[in-house]
Amino acid sequence: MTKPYLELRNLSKSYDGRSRALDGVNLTAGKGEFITFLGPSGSGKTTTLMLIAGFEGATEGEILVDGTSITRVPPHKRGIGIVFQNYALFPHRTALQNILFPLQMRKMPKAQATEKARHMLALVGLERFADRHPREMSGGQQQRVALARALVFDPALLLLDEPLGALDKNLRESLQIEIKRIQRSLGVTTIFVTHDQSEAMAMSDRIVIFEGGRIQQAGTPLEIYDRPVNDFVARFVGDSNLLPICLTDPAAGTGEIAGIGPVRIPAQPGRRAGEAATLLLRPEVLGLAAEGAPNTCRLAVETVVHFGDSALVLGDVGGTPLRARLPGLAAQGISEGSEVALSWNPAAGHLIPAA
Ligand SMILES: Nc1ncnc2c1ncn2[C@@H]1O[C@H](COP(=O)(O)OP(=O)(O)OP(=O)(O)O)[C@@H](O)[C@H]1O
Repeated sequence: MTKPYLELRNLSKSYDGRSRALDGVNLTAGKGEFITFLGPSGSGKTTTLMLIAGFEGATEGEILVDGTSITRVPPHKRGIGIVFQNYALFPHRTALQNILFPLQMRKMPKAQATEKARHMLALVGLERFADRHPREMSGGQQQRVALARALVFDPALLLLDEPLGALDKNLRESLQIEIKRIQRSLGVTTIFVTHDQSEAMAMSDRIVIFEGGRIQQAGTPLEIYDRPVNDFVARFVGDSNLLPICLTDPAAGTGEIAGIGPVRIPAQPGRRAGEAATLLLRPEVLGLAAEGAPNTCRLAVETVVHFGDSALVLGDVGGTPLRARLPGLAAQGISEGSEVALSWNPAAGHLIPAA
């Protein structure tokens, strides 16, 4: 990664002086990066955002932007643009006046401010809505105005806290693309908080997974999906089969799974024979077994759920529950109560060390 632009150093927060809502968070973001905080409710995502914004003080640790500590700088002097889930526009100001507000606070000359605000309005696709009040606009339009207002003063950082949470699915998806386009074109370093993993996968350069006030993993969407560092991340992002495995010859890439038998896995040169671990198999890496394929098992099918383009086949292999996502056509002939042979490519299994 390039030189860090945003740095969180050992950041902790306790609201009550006893328990820690945030516990030793370290993170760096490069200039222009789009980073998403993803995690269950109460895991510390918003707390981290509030500390960066300066609305809450850190109990311990430092926050740096471009090499300078902002930990003790008041929020209005941090130069950070923020968009929350509830639009928080000024109801008695028009769209243009809302966007002008941060520039008026900064005492920018009127003509220059108006030109800048109009430019932002165009960037979010609302030129024709300049004179509308928030109540005369849809939720999606209001969020565009909020985004324009957060960006108009060229902020050092853009913080987005579930900005699409209140919108319906279609609007959400089109705004995801829109926000990403605007963020890229301005090159503004962005932190985005969401509960929605597909949103995180679609938008982020990197995803940071929070749990219990700590960062469990930070990585690109594919790293997080393909190579989760622990069971929590594997379960939280995407659908998963997590199978207990005993390594027989780690360097050669062999192991044994109860109910399935000997299997091949990616070579694990650093591990010992006899070591216990967990093998992650995403449901879509399982397919109908070809004759003589390695890593074959017989699934006693309990349930088949058809989605059209694909189907989820749920069942049991020698007492171990297993779920496979098969292409719709391949799943057509599979009936509940039957047995089906499945296999997976050894390279598609990902080994997670036992906790
Ligand atoms: N103002 C506050 N006073 C006391 N405790 C708080 C406050 N804000 C958050 N907490 C606690 O801190 C922990 C982390 O909360 P936080 O809001 O950061 O989580 P989150 O991951 O953003 O959750 P959500 O997705 O529900 O917004 C929780 O246990 C929460 O109850």
